[in-house]
Amino acid sequence: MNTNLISRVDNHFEESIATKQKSKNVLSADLAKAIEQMFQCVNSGSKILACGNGGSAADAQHFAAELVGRFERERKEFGAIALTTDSSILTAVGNDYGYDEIFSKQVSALGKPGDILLAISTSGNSKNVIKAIEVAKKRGLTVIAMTGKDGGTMGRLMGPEDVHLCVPSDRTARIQETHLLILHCLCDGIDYLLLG
Ligand SMILES: O=C(CO)[C@@H](O)[C@H](O)[C@H](O)[C@H](O)COP(=O)(O)O
Ligand SMILES: [Zn+2]
Repeated sequence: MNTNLISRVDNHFEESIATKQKSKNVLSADLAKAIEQMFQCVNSGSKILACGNGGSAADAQHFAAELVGRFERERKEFGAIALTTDSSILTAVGNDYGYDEIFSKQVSALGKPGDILLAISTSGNSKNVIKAIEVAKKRGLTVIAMTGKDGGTMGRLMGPEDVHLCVPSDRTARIQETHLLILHCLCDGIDYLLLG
């Protein structure tokens, strides 16, 4: 048995549990606000656009799948689009305008007042996500931002109508793990407001 490996694994579990405990203490109230905003948005026929890079791109897709399909209970379909999935759009916009515009162009094309942009970045500093937020604000979308560390530039762009869920950790993996928990809280809260 490799005890070094076992102790590394144990450390990951312990750190992850501690990050989630800390997050519960600081994020619950803002999460409830985000749930209410998202429910109001999708239940009135508007939609959520979600974006992020790498692991956060996977999170954006995971969340959209649970809104369009289902989370734990049967319910009507809700509108959500991950802006990370259309390889033709991503390569055309990336090639012609630059990688920083791959999400903002889609927000310009698809975003309408009443929609929500779910912007996911562990550092809060990914330029393409920041540009998406800037365009979303110009077009009258509300922004729900999921970040970590010090919230980065994204944190500084948030207005009073927006919700900033900043995971209290400096480690990308821990932030991502907590982001997934946050996404499931959002799905559960939306289902609860609809179904009780
Ligand atoms: O999943 C991981 C690391 O755990 C990576 O794929 C990570 O998401 C990528 O490096 C991203 O580009 C990081 O961007 P961000 O979270 O700072 O916006
Ligand atoms: Zn990862």
